[in-house]
Amino acid sequence: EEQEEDVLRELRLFLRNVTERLALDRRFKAFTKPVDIEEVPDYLMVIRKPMDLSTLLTNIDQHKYVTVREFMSDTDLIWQNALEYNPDSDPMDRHIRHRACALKDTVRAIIRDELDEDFERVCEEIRESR
Ligand SMILES: COC(=O)N1C[C@@H]2C[C@@H]3O[C@]2(Cc2nccnc23)C1
Repeated sequence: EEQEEDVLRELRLFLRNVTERLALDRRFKAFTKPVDIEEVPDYLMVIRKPMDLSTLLTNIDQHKYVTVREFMSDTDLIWQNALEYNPDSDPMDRHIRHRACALKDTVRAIIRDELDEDFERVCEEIRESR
């Protein structure tokens, strides 16, 4: 009903704010857009579910996320994909893995500090009711 749409509107505002803050962080530049398949032709053979910050914003606007848990499944894809595709000891791989781990830690810290558990519980109830 209307109150549920108010809750989901507030969820989208929160998720957009988090995503935009991540996209402004220079450490996360490599995660802001999809990996360029013309530059990296084997990427989709290795990574089955690509994800990036611009796609998160599109998903938010298309009402893909009804809970923060669903949003975090996609933010987890971003850093997990980077660890998987860039496993080597060379400096570039180490660089992007360090940034992937920073992205993981930053998202978890924001959610821990800024998401009210009662709000997420209401979102989960809406998800289960649909
Ligand atoms: C999230 O970003 C990534 O996982 N990657 C992996 C790719 C390999 C390397 O860095 C990326 C883009 C790129 N383009 C041209 C040549 N080499 C590269 C970004």
